Amino acid sequence: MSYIEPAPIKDKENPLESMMQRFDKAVELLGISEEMYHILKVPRKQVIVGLPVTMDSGEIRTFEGYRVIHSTILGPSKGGIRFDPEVNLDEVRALAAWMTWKCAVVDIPYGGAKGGIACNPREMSAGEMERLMRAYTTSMLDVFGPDQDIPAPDMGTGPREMAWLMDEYSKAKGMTVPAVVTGKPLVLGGSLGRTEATGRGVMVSALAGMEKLRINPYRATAVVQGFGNVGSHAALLLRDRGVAIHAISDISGAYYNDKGIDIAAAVAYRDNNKGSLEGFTGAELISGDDLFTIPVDVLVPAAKEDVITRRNVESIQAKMIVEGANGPTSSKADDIINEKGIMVVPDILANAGGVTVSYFEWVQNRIGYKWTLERVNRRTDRIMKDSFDKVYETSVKYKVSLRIAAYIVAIDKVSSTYKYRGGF
Ligand SMILES: NC(=O)C1=CN([C@@H]2O[C@H](COP(=O)(O)OP(=O)(O)OC[C@H]3O[C@@H](n4cnc5c(N)ncnc54)[C@H](O)[C@@H]3O)[C@@H](O)[C@H]2O)C=CC1
Ligand SMILES: O=C(O)CCC(=O)C(=O)O
Repeated sequence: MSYIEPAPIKDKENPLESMMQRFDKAVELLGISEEMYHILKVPRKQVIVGLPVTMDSGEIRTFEGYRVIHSTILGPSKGGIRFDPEVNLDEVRALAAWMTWKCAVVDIPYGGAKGGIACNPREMSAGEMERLMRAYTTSMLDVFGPDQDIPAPDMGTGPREMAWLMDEYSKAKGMTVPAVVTGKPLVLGGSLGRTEATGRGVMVSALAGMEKLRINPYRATAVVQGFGNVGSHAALLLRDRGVAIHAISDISGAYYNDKGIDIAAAVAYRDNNKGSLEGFTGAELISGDDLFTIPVDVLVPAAKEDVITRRNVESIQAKMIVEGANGPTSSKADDIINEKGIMVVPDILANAGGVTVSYFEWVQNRIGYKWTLERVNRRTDRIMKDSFDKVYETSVKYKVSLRIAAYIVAIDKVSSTYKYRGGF
């Protein structure tokens, strides 16, 4: 028997602190009461479970899993499940709060949650992943529910894992419950457009930002860090709008081509290479750190949190950062970015396309009707563009960055909902 210790919280800029610093700034500008401050700060529920799983070798390993429900004031809580070796409670708490703010920014009727398991999916077989996901679901039967808490994919998970979750939950409840989870395969009630939705929202946000900076997409250049679900779809969709992608990266390294990378070829290569870009020949291999220093119009961090920090922020030469990942910029880098005049479209706005289409998936499951891709995309684009405009107007009104403006929009919505509901 062995026990997989969750990763210690490293001596790095903690995502929970980064989230709280932006929250505090926005709260100060909005002027909410101290009571409301604490209501919004403290998560509603935090669940930690031990998950013993039989590995293919016959060994039983115990993993630690988390689900944090930050808020349910706007509706059932919503948020993905992350499989990654670095998952820990502080990270999940930050990610859960970001979900609350994100759903409020795009005005969908959900609260925020997030889940995670400290494990390394790159070293696990499909069978081991399945047993782990089923064990996690069983432990969360009282937490999950279509009117309660609705998970979805995040780093290291996708439609396959969501199918196992739906099946395990449905078996336990004695009926098929598609609306308990989103990001499912299409045949199980998944929505058209969900797989590419987060990347699509990144593309819409990038174009809206470029318009403000008067950058012509057909002459624009970009680099994308992370070539999983979010990064690869953002790259494909930006390329479709005329943007030349000069570099991409994943955990294997970064790949640079100043003539523009053939993104479709990179996706095909990755899909035939166990999900990795390792050995991709359509570009020069550079270090992951060098990707941030390339002079381009748009930098899209789409891998994980705290990749733009005080350590590397000075060397960034992009005119705009569009945050596909959650929390890619530490709060300590914010001031330098603002001084450098770089526009940042923040995570809680830029990557909200995913949860928006998750909401559409849940709506379709509940009404028992499937929307066309055209309808899903049209509504997503509208919500993303309207949300960008609202955040932009708020940033002008309060004379703050788009990030602080997005927090102001979100906190204002959640706190006024509390005031109307009352009952403390
Ligand atoms: N999947 C979704 O719908 C949503 C995801 N997000 C966020 O977007 C980010 C990425 O999520 P997904 O694309 O779903 O994950 P994924 O697991 O599909 O892809 C992650 C990618 O990042 C790469 N990566 C990991 N560490 C890296 C490093 N140090 N340097 C360069 N690349 C690295 C991986 O190799 C992989 O290509 C996460 O922060 C997630 O929370 C946000 C909103 C929705
Ligand atoms: O699609 C969802 O419900 C949530 C996606 C997610 O985890 C995120 O936006 O960070």
